[in-house]
Amino acid sequence: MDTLTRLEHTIAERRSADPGSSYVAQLTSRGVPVMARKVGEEAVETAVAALSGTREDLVGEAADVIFHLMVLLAAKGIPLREVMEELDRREGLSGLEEKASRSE
Ligand SMILES: N=c1c2ncn([C@@H]3O[C@H](COP(=O)(O)OP(=O)(O)OP(=O)(O)O)[C@@H](O)[C@H]3O)c2ncn1[C@@H]1O[C@H](COP(=O)(O)O)[C@@H](O)[C@H]1O
Repeated sequence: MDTLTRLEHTIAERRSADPGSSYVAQLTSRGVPVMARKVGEEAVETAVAALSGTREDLVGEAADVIFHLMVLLAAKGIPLREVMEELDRREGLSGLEEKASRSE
């Protein structure tokens, strides 16, 4: 099982845990608006790290944004698979665009 799939399973399990001992449960109890705000904050921190932080800062912030995005997707009932399928679809589209431009 890959890292993101494992994390998705952990998040699904921890959503119903005690908010006193689980950050995922705490976010779940605070609701989608807080999760959405966290995704926004972590995305901004990722951008700042890319512009003026160290490589280590950027890796840490990128992990934070992915984690908080996955908590938000879980709360909205969207499986990671659906996002991957959208990325796969775009990969297919970009292949078609490349092929079209090569044949011009
Ligand atoms: N990947 C993470 C992860 N990344 C960051 N964090 C927590 O996210 C919080 C973010 O800190 P911030 O400084 O941004 O937020 P804050 O200001 O402390 O709090 P807010 O009021 O803004 O929420 C910290 O408490 C981190 O511990 C995470 N907490 C959990 N996970 C994963 O989720 C799993 C389940 O965690 P629990 O639900 O805690 O069991 C863990 O095993 C990990 O794999």
